[in-house]
Amino acid sequence: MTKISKIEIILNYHAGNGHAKRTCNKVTDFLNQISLDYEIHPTKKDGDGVRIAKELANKHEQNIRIVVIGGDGTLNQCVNGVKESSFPDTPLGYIPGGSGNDFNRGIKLAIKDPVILMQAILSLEQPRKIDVGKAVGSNFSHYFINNIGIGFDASTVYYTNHSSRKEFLNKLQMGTLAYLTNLLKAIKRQPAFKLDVDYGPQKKHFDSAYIVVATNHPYFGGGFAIDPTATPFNHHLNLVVVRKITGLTFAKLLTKLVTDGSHLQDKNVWHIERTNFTLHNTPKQFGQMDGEELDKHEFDLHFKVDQHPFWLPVKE
Ligand SMILES: Nc1ncnc2c1ncn2[C@@H]1O[C@H](COP(=O)(O)OP(=O)(O)OP(=O)(O)O)[C@@H](O)[C@H]1O
Repeated sequence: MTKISKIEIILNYHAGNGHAKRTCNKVTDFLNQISLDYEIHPTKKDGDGVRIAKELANKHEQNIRIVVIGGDGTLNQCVNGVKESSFPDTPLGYIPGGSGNDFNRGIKLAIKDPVILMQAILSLEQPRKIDVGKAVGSNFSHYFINNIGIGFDASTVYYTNHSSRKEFLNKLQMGTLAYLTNLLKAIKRQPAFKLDVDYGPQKKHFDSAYIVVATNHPYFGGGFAIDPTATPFNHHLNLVVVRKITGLTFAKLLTKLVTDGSHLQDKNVWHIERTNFTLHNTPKQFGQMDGEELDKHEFDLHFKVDQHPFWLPVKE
């Protein structure tokens, strides 16, 4: 059995409006009880997750485990930091503490209690490889754990992050509601746009794309299953494109999405599952990556599936 001498905790105190901090306190109380050495590396500003994870991976210390406590955005940064390091296959442990936590939903992480999860992380002999996506364009090269969206869902992320109600609703543990209320704003403001998809020998053009999500697993926006058929264990990414629809047609589609996932069969929805594909939209649209804003761009991105080892007790 591997002797673990220290836990390096990368913590985003701000994630989940204090949820990550409370989660970390429970974990460190437990580590104190079992007299296991640990160090907390707090993220102090945006981008710190990348820097800290890269530094820790570059130390290449044996017998330590790096454990991220935060939300999807923090885990995204840490995966990117490790991938940028000299040891890109350094495994990461993860204890969710965000508001949306779509990654742990997507990998079907059954353990909710942070202390039991920490115990499981300590008892694993081998890390588990889980799919992650990679998107590359000019001046853009990032791994993502959940999804990259262009258009409607990205505008929803933008309006949610800039909404004064987000913090209030997060405090009430109602992050999903914060997202939902901003859907209405996005419905009013998001225009249709042109999209070209290149997938192997085939190409597809959309004159009026509205929702475009390249996804590693079913969920976005704190639990909405945009593609219930996606799984982070099949070495594929899924792509969902919804054409611009309005009024009752949109409401019906949304109802199908939140109830039984039958929206995928709707004539306004197109989806594929591939190891790689390319997306180009025009004109500029909002983008989101793992719930973080990417601002407005004419994206020209090549997507491919990759994998990363995680200290997580998950099965396919
Ligand atoms: N000390 C800090 N102060 C302010 N922002 C920070 C700090 N540390 C990290 N951040 C930023 O906080 C943002 C949100 O983090 P994260 O996504 O982990 O939490 P969340 O939004 O609550 O959870 P989720 O994505 O699961 O809904 C990230 O963009 C990250 O860069």
